[in-house]
Amino acid sequence: MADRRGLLIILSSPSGAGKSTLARRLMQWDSGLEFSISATTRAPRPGEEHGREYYFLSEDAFRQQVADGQMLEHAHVFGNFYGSPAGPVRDSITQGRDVLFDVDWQGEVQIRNSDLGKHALSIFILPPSIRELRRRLEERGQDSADVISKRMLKSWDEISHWGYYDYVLINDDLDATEEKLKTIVSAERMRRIQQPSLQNHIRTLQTEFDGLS
Ligand SMILES: Nc1nc2c(ncn2[C@@H]2O[C@H](COP(=O)(O)OP(=O)(O)O)[C@@H](O)[C@H]2O)c(=O)[nH]1
Ligand SMILES: Nc1ncnc2c1ncn2[C@@H]1O[C@H](COP(=O)(O)OP(=O)(O)O)[C@@H](O)[C@H]1O
Repeated sequence: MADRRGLLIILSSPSGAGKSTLARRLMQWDSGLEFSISATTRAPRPGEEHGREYYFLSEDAFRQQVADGQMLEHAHVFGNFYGSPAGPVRDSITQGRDVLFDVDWQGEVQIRNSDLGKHALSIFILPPSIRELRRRLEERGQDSADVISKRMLKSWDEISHWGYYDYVLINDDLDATEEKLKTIVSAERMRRIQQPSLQNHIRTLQTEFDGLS
């Protein structure tokens, strides 16, 4: 059996604060991390591939998967449906592999309230300012002015749920935020090493200690 069960590492932020960038960096840091590829009804952005960033589904196909109980969580965000397929997450966690999620606050709440909730580690990413948030969305250059306005209007709704998270980071300097994220993940992994393996070690230490006298 794996030394510990996998962690469900959940990143959320208002659109444009940098969670996809940070998620990519975490994946590069630890190739053992599994990224939970969400299903969505939104159209692919230039460069996005079905099965890599998202599974791009029609609304009918999405609803069918929800009805069949295939989603660990799902939500309606910015006029589209998004959801995390449950199967790969359950496989990973059983095998002791950590899974990384990029989901909104509704996804975080549903995962935390699911039967896998005790494995959740959630981190909220804040932008340094609202002005910088808009600058990043514009600089990313992947959404129309209309889509950017919609996301800016919804940013406070997302930010207002920061208190639901285990950790909150302000993504000002990207390298510094990445380091903090890695520190959180490393510490939480150590904290959750399964008790049986620790208890075996403590018993061994006790036997050795008793043998001292
Ligand atoms: N609940 C939930 N939210 C998701 C899921 N996948 C993505 N999201 C969220 O949907 C929002 C929009 O994502 P996206 O269209 O990729 O835009 P971006 O965040 O601006 O890159 C973000 O807040 C994502 O975190 C999912 O599977 N479930
Ligand atoms: N700390 C940062 N400083 C400056 N630009 C950043 C920082 N973090 C991310 N970005 C840039 O901001 C834009 C939005 O980041 P992205 O990761 O796509 O956000 P999200 O996934 O939260 O919508 C991208 O162009 C990204 O390169």
